[in-house]
Amino acid sequence: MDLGNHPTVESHSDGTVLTSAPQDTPVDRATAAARRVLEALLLTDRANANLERVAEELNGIAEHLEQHAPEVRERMVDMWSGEGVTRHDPVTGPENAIAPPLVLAGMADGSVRGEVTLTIPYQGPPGCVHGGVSALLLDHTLGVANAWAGKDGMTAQLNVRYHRPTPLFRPLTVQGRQESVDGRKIHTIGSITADGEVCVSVEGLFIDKKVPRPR
Ligand SMILES: CCCCC/C=C\C/C=C\C/C=C\C/C=C\CCCC(=O)SCCNC(=O)CCNC(=O)[C@H](O)C(C)(C)COP(=O)(O)OP(=O)(O)OC[C@H]1O[C@@H](n2cnc3c(N)ncnc32)[C@H](O)[C@@H]1OP(=O)(O)O
Repeated sequence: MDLGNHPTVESHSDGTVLTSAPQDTPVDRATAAARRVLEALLLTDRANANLERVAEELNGIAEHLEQHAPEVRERMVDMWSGEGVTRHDPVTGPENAIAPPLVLAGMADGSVRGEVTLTIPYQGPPGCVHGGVSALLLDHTLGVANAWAGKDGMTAQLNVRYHRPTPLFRPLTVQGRQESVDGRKIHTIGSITADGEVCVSVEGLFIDKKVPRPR
């Protein structure tokens, strides 16, 4: 991927936040409200909430947003215009309502790390995080760990081991670290822990390949 001038452990040896935390801007506030709606729709009483009215109002909001949407191609250029930090991705993106969002920091030891608490929209087994959601978070975290290490690529393989159920409603620590580089092959590992216990661990193989940014 073309990440622009993304910070690396070499350029920021004391560590730095790598992803964009939600800010007090209209778009971030609107996205946070959309996240709240996603959760409330899952939690609300099906019999007593006025879901007809909710559907009508939400469709009205979607129409307003669509009326103000430029060509997708133009938006894509805009989305990718920053210097290595995305605001739209489904893991860390403060502008993406399906992102928890996870905030990742690059650490001085070369790893990246973030804390997140997942709730009902991310449920798999009762009370537990969906395994695919864990894989999503870790795939992205490993990608960011590669960028932090200074050599990144596309995921070619992601081997996921689920050690124990990952709890909802509890702070989770998500970590990644580049282990080695062998030509174009990049080996990266990561984990999700809860209360100090590993719930999920991954080993990823990434291949150094540049996908150009939309222009
Ligand atoms: C959501 C994006 C956000 C971006 C954020 C940007 C900035 C934010 C800041 C930091 C974030 C940093 C990173 C972004 C974070 C996350 C990114 C998410 C990651 C993804 O979501 S990414 C999408 C899923 N991913 C794909 O969509 C890949 C589809 N696929 C391909 O595009 C090709 O398949 C490719 C490129 C994998 C290889 O193709 P290729 O033609 O370049 O390579 P080639 O075949 O020449 O192989 C060269 C050598 O690798 C070996 N090799 C190849 N593939 C292998 C495999 N699978 N298993 C074992 N070995 C393999 C060969 O055996 C050979 O080995 P040898 O040299 O020894 O013979």
